[in-house]
Amino acid sequence: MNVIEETHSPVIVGDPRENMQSLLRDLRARPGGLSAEEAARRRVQYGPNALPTQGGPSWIRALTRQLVHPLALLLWGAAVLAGLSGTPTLAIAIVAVVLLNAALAFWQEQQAERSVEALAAFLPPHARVLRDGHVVELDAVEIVPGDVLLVDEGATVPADARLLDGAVEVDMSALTGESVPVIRTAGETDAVAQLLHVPDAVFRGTLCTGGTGHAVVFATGAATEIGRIATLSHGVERTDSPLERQVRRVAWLIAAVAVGVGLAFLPLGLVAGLSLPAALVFAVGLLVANVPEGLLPTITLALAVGVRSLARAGAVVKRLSAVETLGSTTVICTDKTGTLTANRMQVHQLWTPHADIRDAADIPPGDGHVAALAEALARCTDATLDGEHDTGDPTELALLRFARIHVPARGALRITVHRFDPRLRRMSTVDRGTERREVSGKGAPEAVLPLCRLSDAERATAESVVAQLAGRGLRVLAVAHRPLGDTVPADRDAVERDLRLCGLVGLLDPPRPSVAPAVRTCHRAGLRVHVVTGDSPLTGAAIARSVGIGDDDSAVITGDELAAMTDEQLAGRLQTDGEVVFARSTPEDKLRIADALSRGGEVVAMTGDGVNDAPALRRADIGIAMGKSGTDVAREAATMVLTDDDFATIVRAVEAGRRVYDNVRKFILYIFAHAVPEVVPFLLFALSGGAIPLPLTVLQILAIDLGTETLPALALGREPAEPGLMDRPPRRRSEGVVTRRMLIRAWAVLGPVSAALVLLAFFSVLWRAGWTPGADVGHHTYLQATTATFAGIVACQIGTAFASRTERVSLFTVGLFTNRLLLIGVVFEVVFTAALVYLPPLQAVFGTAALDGWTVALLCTFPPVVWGADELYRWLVRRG
Ligand SMILES: Nc1ncnc2c1ncn2[C@@H]1O[C@H](COP(=O)(O)OP(=O)(O)OP(=O)(O)O)[C@@H](O)[C@H]1O
Repeated sequence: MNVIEETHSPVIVGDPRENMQSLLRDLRARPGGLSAEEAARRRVQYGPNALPTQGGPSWIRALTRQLVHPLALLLWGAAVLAGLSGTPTLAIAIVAVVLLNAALAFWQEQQAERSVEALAAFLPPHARVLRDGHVVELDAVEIVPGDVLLVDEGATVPADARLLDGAVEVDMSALTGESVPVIRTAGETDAVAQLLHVPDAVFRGTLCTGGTGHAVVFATGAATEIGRIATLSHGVERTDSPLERQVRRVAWLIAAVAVGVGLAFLPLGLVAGLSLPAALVFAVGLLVANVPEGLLPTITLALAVGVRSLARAGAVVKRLSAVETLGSTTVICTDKTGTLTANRMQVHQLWTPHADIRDAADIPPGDGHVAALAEALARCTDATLDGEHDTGDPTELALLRFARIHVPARGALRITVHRFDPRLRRMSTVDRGTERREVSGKGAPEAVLPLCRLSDAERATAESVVAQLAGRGLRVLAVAHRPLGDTVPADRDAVERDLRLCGLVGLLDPPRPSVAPAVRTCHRAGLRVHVVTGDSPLTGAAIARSVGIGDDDSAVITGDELAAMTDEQLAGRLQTDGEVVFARSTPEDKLRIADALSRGGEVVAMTGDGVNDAPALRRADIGIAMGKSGTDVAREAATMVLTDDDFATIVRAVEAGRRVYDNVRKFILYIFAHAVPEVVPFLLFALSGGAIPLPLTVLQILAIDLGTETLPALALGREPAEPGLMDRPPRRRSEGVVTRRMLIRAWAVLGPVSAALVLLAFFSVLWRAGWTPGADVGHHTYLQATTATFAGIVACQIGTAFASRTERVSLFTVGLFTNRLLLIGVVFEVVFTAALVYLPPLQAVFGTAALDGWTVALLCTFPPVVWGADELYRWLVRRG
């Protein structure tokens, strides 16, 4: 929903409930619509048709939330403990940790919110209105009071309006909360009813689920009913994703371990000879160092960054959690037209009873056999050709363009229309011709041929032509007509009978060039692709095969066959049949297919564009609607909207989902790995009973936690995709974010190697000063030794950050310098550490001393050693 911050006081012109004539007079409107100049003038007067933003100092609340969430409270407790044990510096440092983390988390969440909010810009709501007598499609923000809207099945109503003609069924749930659709009919007024119940009124934000009509706008923007209650009910949902819930659990687990380690250190420290306050200080220090307070916001941000990059790639998701679900997708059920194909429908071949199949391009204008067919096509349509403003369904537009070549355009003489029904697969109109009334019909051959008067031989010929055309991947429509007497039957069946077949039309809609490579990627990535189409089995299969979905032996299941199957049979076929083309299927079939796949444990992405597709889109794990050709109803029900309608975008979204999930794992690994080199020195001190001096001070731990952890972790969230990402099978739904392999890497490879190196740095300083176990250490030597430990941990974490960049492959395959943010993070880390080590004021606070050249040279070897050890481990895993 478009939200613009401009202040115009809400105005309603006249009484919206008054009779139509008075309303039109008050609005200075005509059923033919406003002129462009008048609309521009009103746009200035009334302002944009946009809802007010929900203002308010919500950031104060958001920031406070960061300061009082459970992990922060734990740290506050630790600060109090530190204060009580007589170390105010530590208490202040912990408070600094809490504040800094809160600020960072706040910033990350704001970024996340903003990127989700910005998605609205990718899906500007459109509306069709009459301007200067023409139908124009414009951004809904441009609508002004007095405009005449076209309210159509599948669309969101963009402003409050009263129907001038027609009747529509609207889902008012956005406004009233009631999901039962209501009927609104032109000409029915009620001057005393509540505005919401006026029988010809439609309202902004509601969905038209059926029918069509024109309506005159009486309120826009903040003056609309929805504007007045200011519920942005179609806003983006912000619920915790399974990943976030999992990570929250992990964070708690680590926090519990941190508290445990802290508590365990108390007796150990005492045994080693520390005083109680000193032992308490260390226990608190360990706890603070290991509480992963930054983990959750970092993950939220990683998901949000994923959402943003998806939107740029043409896939707008409505929930952060969709990103991770996408990553585990196992099956894609796709439409054919517009998604696999380019939706550039064109009449390609043609058959009439008096001639063979011909290429449409070869038929000269004025060909006698084609005239009747073209006439029927020109009448039986909802599309309009109007230069730049062509409107209508691509199939109909293609048919109409063809018809125009062969018959001249005439004024509308329509009497009734039986609209295209995807279940009946046909449509018909009754028009007043030059001499008499006529029925014109068109639709799928199976739907139309039985309504035609044909001999058995004629029927057989027609059916064989249909098979030939469909086998070439063409969408085939039968076109028929019949003259009608003076009375026009109201009943559809009575109109659509005894037809004369004018001919068969084969429409070509070439596959998008991007689809075949995308299907190959799906196959490599272990994803199956089913096609669910309303088109015929032959056409559906021909198109599917041409892009590499299934092969000549693959199953094609028609709607009728599906109807005859039990749920178990369907599930069985889906398991055994590989990639299936579901042809002549209805939206209800989609729902059954989604259900059967879900029950089989698949994670299903399903596309849809019509009103009736909404239930299936809701049921699928990822419902995908088309941004260009889809209806608002489908977009509303979907989790993801494709701005370019392209199948390849779905595959890119799956890839992005996998990448984001991988990246989350990368920084969890990074954060897990740092605990070992921080804890081992303490254990050594305690276990040696104090014979080995304490290698690290509490403030130094905090400096690592604060100074070195955050930026590289953030940077890992932006890691580009690892090669081979789409060469492995989908992640199992049951697989947690923390895996055994990850723990092995953190605690058995990266952690221990780092711990050993860090101790090497510590002891090397001591030994070079002539220290032996149990002996006293000079003050300066001790400061230098602990500084070496501190800088050693930082150096090892640099190595860990680079190692964490890839999960399987060697870092060389992605390139050492391909994550710029990480390089910046590392530079920051090094500068920060150097400042602590070499700047006298900071030395005084953190108990550090300048390191000599020898130690610095030793530390420089740590990052490559840690990373090298992990490279070796990964190589062994790849080989094994
Ligand atoms: N406007 C129309 N008028 C009459 N018949 C139509 C019209 N559009 C489509 N048909 C017929 O109905 C069949 C089903 O069309 P529908 O639009 O429901 O298919 P779909 O599910 O959108 O197909 P796809 O999977 O290719 O997108 C078509 O194969 C065609 O024969």
